[in-house]
Amino acid sequence: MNIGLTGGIATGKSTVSSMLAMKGALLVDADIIAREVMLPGHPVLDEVTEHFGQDILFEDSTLNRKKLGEIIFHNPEQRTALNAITHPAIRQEIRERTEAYERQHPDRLVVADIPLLLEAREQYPFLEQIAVVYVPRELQLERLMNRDALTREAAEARLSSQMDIEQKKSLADILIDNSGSLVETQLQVDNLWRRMVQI
Ligand SMILES: CC(C)(COP(=O)(O)OP(=O)(O)OC[C@H]1O[C@@H](n2cnc3c(N)ncnc32)[C@H](O)[C@@H]1O)[C@@H](O)C(=O)NCCC(=O)NCCS
Ligand SMILES: Nc1ncnc2c1ncn2[C@@H]1O[C@H](COP(=O)(O)OP(=O)(O)OP(=O)(O)O)[C@@H](O)[C@H]1O
Repeated sequence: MNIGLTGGIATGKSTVSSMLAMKGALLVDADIIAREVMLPGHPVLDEVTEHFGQDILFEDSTLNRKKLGEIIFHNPEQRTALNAITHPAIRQEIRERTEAYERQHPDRLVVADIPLLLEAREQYPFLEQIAVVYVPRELQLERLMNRDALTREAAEARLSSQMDIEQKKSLADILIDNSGSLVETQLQVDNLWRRMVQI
């Protein structure tokens, strides 16, 4: 039993997945996997460096995330190139971890937190239902600017790199509105848990 959990950048996916984990869900986190494939020595990072040049690395061979982010959040072609290199490996790992958890724990809910899930839904046929964590765009921008200390321009660039949050909302099987207080979000998570796990 699984769900794919998505939303836009800073709409509250991590907040909601932590609440689900507290209830007993098993988590697969695409952002963590995305960081693993960018560690020194990983063939994905080698390929990324081949495409973008050694300038995106620090002297100790680790990735300068800020530098690569500045390139890809301002240039759709370079973003597509990065996605083409990184996404197949990330997706494969998400699938393997989700299926392994389901095999090992058939009675538990597995939650795969994937920011760009709806940008490529057809690549995730193994996910049974899609939950979208939603906040309106203006609140999304505000939370992103506050959390990451970004200028409005930098935050806008990140939002524009993803499918619009209203469109994601319209594609949801399960909608979690995170625009209210954390208590209100927790209540929705409690309801979702009851429906999914039928306790
Ligand atoms: C460009 C990178 C180095 C910037 O790193 P940084 O530490 O600034 O951001 P972080 O990794 O924490 O990502 C923050 C959020 O940005 C968004 N984001 C990241 N990559 C992309 C992308 N290619 N397209 C659109 N949005 C993206 C996601 O919502 C993600 O949750 C990094 O995001 C990266 O390696 N991206 C490529 C892999 C990827 O697509 N990851 C996200 C989905 S699994
Ligand atoms: N209901 C809420 N009320 C106020 N602040 C919130 C609420 N939910 C989340 N936040 C804050 O909004 C920010 C974004 O939340 P979170 O980090 O969970 O988003 P995310 O979708 O996981 O982000 P990313 O796409 O970058 O992984 C955080 O600073 C978090 O503390």
